[in-house]
Amino acid sequence: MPRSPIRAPKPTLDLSDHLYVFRQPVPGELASGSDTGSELPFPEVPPTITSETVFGNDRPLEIEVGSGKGLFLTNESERNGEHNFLGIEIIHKYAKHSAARLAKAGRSNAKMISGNAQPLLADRVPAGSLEAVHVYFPDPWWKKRHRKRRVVNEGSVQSFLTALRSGGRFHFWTDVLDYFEATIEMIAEIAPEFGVPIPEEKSPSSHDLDYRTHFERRSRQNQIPVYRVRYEKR
Ligand SMILES: C[S@@+](CC[C@H](N)C(=O)[O-])C[C@H]1O[C@@H](n2cnc3c(N)ncnc32)[C@H](O)[C@@H]1O
Repeated sequence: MPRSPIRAPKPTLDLSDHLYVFRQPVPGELASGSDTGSELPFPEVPPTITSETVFGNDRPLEIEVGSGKGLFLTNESERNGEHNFLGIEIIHKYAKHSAARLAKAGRSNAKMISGNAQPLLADRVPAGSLEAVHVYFPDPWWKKRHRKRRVVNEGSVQSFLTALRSGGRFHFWTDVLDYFEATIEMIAEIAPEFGVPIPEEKSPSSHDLDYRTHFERRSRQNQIPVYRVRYEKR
């Protein structure tokens, strides 16, 4: 199913408090739309990513990998004002769209990074520092030879595990059964510290944007089954 087009935010909207860029070359196919062109005013990602360096306080930090249009961050940062939320999105126009959503909603506890989440989580997030990692509806990369591009893979699972505090959560939802089963199997094998997957329930939705993410909304509205789990680091 193709993604619906998104509107670019008004150039007058100030995103400088809500958008960082991570200037690192990304693989060709993922990079479409990631050119930041002449938009140099956005700050660079700090060398170390913590609540202190990004938000200037010490509240628990939750990171979402692949935020798309930013529905999760917008809703969750309102529901849980005591935590900080940082979204990382590799396609620049989506990162900007999500940052615009957060700026318009006046969120001070949620920001975006435009860039590749994998090196950021592996290299810039201190061990044992995160409250949660969220990955919702990652790109499936159906072809076998492309599977190594999946954002939930052996390397990223190790990074999530290292970055999470003890008791910290990793949420993984997808509508691709093969991705779901392969991930559950892989985690059991390489990351026993995550224990067993804990099933998560869908929430009743009371209005059109009352879903965990846009892709959850799309799947539910099209009666496509969704597989939802959470892990808690031991
Ligand atoms: C299928 S979309 C799902 C978006 C959103 N999570 C949702 O559920 O509506 C997957 C998103 O992950 C992003 N993505 C893929 N690889 C990424 C990476 N290495 N770092 C950050 N974002 C990535 C894609 O650009 C895309 O926006």
